[in-house]
Amino acid sequence: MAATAPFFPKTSTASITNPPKMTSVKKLAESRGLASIPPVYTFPSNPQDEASSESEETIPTIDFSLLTSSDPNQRSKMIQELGKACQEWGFFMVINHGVSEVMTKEIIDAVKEFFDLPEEEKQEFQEKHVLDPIRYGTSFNISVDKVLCWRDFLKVFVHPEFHSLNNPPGFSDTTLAYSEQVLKLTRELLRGISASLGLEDNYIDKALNLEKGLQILVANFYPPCPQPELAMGMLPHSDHGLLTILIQNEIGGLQVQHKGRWINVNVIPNSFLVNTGDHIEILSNGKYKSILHRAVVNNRAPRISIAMPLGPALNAIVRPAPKLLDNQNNPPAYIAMKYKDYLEAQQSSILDGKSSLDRVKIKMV
Ligand SMILES: O=C(O)CCC(=O)C(=O)O
Ligand SMILES: [Fe+2]
Repeated sequence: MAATAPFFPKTSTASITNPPKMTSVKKLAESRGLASIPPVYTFPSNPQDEASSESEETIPTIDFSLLTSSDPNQRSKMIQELGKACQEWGFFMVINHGVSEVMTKEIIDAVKEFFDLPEEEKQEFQEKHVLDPIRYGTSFNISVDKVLCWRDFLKVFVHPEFHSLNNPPGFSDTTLAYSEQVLKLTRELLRGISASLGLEDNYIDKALNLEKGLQILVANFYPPCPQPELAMGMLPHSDHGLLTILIQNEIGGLQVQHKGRWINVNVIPNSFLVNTGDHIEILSNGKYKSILHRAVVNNRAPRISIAMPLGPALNAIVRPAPKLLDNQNNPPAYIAMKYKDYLEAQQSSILDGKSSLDRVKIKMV
């Protein structure tokens, strides 16, 4: 059987040299008397059509206190459940994670204060390259988006080097405290995932050099939208990293795809939502898939979500774990690639399902 490595295109520099000017959706939504959305935010077919409001299937829950329990039986039971959640869903809720409710509330408030700053103050971080450590913008990538998403964002690289903003006051301290706790939690979950794959507990941590892993604060702001049925907060996509940890204010809007259907996520209070990213799919050679998810908008209240993906170190080369491969029955299904190159290409492209991952898949001929 021969395998061909697909071509992974070089990033265009258009977004660096000549970025289009942005208008935040927050500003647009606050303009007086906005009764309908401009055509550039209107999707050709009703984007929310297929959502199923309730599912007879329940999203898995992982009890973090049991995963880290000193009782080996409890830990191995949770590792099994974690593996099952990764294989069947790619999405789960984490309870008893030890991060205080006060801290999650503080970070959501800090992010809200950032988006509430006057536009002139936020502009400093606008129109940046996708690998700049602090980036404020709207939609996903306005250099390439054909229809804009009803979403503003702030992305800050918080690890391995901690970057932050001086304004609003307290933003930096709150972000540092939260991201350190989430980093610990994510690395622990990845130990469990390594074990569930039959690898050493610290395999992922070591192979991908998570000591220098890239952790990003992705803050999303979705203002109320006068025609939510025509707009989209975030298009269906999978995340680039290994795992993403997500929290939100009291407003829902996240949907995940499960067995080909969109499922509204109803959050257990004080839990973290976790999804597997493209690099877990690559590392596990497709045993665990990255999950498609999207965000819908509403006409009632602003929604804030904070996603914190953790990926490999930027210069780490990711490939399927050799121990999981077998030339006859399980040959490598993805090419080896430097995380930085993957990230740059994914962030510079249109958000389109799992198209970035498809480009590193080996086509069997
Ligand atoms: O707002 C949400 O719930 C989803 C955010 C998300 O998928 C992302 O930031 O990658
Ligand atoms: Fe996402």
